[in-house]
Amino acid sequence: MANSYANQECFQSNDDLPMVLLHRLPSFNSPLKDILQPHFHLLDPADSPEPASSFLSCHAKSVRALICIYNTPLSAETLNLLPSLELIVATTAGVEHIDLEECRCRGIIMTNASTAFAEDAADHAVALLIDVCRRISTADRFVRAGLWPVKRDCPLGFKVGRKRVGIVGLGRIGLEVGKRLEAFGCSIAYNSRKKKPSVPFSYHATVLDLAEDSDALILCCSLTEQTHHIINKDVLEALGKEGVIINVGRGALIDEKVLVQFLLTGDTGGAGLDVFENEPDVPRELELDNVVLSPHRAIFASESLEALHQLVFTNLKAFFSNKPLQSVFQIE
Ligand SMILES: O=CC(=O)O
Repeated sequence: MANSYANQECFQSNDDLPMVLLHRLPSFNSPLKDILQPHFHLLDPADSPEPASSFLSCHAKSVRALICIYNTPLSAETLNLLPSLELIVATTAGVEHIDLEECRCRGIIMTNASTAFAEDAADHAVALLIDVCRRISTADRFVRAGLWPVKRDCPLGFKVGRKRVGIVGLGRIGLEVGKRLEAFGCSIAYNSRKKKPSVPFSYHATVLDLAEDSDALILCCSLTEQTHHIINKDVLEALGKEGVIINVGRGALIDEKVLVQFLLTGDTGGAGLDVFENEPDVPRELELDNVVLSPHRAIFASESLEALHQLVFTNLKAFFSNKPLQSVFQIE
């Protein structure tokens, strides 16, 4: 197998199928491989006995398209081994594991999975908000512990309807969150890099302004140098003692140590967290009644994985037939 890719001629594969490189950590198996195999000539360095870098430098010079499986880091160094690369198909919504600057400089196009995951991630964000406000998980623990017959005062929650909700990052996921919470009678505002002309929600140029005007903040943005710890002491102070933070973006959007302090001292009203700074480690101090924790699951539903596979397939087919791609990620 290794020898069959030892020089450029080998890329004229017998099957005449378009060649696609799978970029994955050996531990990341994906059903995509079986799904794509009949349609593309897949190169998978993780299946080769050679180290990935020597596999790539020997075999991957003419690869035009790559699928990045989950959050396998894709560095400039690896990209440099792929001089013909034109397309990266990311199988995640967040793409902070990919060297975007290198992609931008080289004009590499990227597609991501937001289209496939947006509705489920938004459902999860809204579910976390409702759970935190109405104390659903707390009530569940109360009943399971047999406390109902003996102790009638299960902690009271707060209304969700008519809350002022601030969405940080109004991409596909953020928009879906906004649509859902409008139906609850919430007033929706947002912060994103730019004001979106066709959106009915009010825009705030900074997260601090948004926090001052919100009862709950829902984080749906990508993690970048600019958004790292975008939720800090000042923002939490502006959100106030009853303010709620929901995060379905990335853990490092929040300064987690500061959030823990604010929750412990009652300076933040509650939090619903699907992502953490050092996953899968979750600070034990977050195990509070006004905090709901979930293990980076917001995007996952069986239907969304099927939608992801369809999206990857459609994007690759479109690329090799020079047709417009779905879900292009704008690298800025
Ligand atoms: O968090 C998951 C993703 O970015 O796809």
